[in-house]
Amino acid sequence: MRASLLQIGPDGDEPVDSLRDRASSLVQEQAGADLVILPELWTTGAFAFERFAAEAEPLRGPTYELMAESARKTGVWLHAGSIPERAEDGTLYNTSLVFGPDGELAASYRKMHRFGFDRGEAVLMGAGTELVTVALPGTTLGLATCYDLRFPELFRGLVDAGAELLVVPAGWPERRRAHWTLLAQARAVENQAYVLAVGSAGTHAGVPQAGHSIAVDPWGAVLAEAGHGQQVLTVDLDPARVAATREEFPALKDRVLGR
Ligand SMILES: NC(=O)CCC(=O)C(=O)O
Repeated sequence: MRASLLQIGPDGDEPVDSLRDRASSLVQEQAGADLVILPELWTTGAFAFERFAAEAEPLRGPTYELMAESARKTGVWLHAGSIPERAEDGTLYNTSLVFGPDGELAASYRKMHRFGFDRGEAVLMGAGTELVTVALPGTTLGLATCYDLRFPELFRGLVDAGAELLVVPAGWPERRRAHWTLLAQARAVENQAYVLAVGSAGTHAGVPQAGHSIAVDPWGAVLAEAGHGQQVLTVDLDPARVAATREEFPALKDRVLGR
């Protein structure tokens, strides 16, 4: 299974339409991949709080439409990163969209853990409440977003729901890059699952982004890691390695709590 991690981000004051076109072109360059993944809040930047309300869109808004078409034209599973979603009651959510190769929406996930403590996303957006997995041919994705990476119980819940490939679009800052890499590996090791964590490029609202998208195998080995700028990270995965790792080293069966 081939995955392409598209590490992009807003470039200065780049208009959203231009960003969407850039993302769509990059997706369409990935023909031949099975799964393509974009970062968190790539139409605004994860730290551009003042843009969330201005750029918020309904679930089936312009980003949805273009990404659905991009998935269909390219014939790939597309995790289109997340958008600032405005729900019907006016609440904003940080919502990930996953499309099948037919362009149909396969799943959406509203980020559960909002970042910022008493400011930013934590006060501007609502919290998701649902664990979301997506069945692909040969594997099951578990969805999480950025700050969620710090909450192992979410990932264990996804694994209990059948996830074997944990996908984490993010807008993680450079300042805490060491945590990003460490946590991506930790989530892979403890869950004996693949982790594909896709960071953003650039500087958003004055916050330099870590980039460093990373693919980790179920043993915790780093298969590929990006640098800082816009980059496509392509990686080949063997979904059968998840079951093989869990069989060879059956630590998940030794759980005492939570089963
Ligand atoms: N967008 C985010 O969720 C940022 C998370 C972050 O900066 C951190 O966990 O550190």
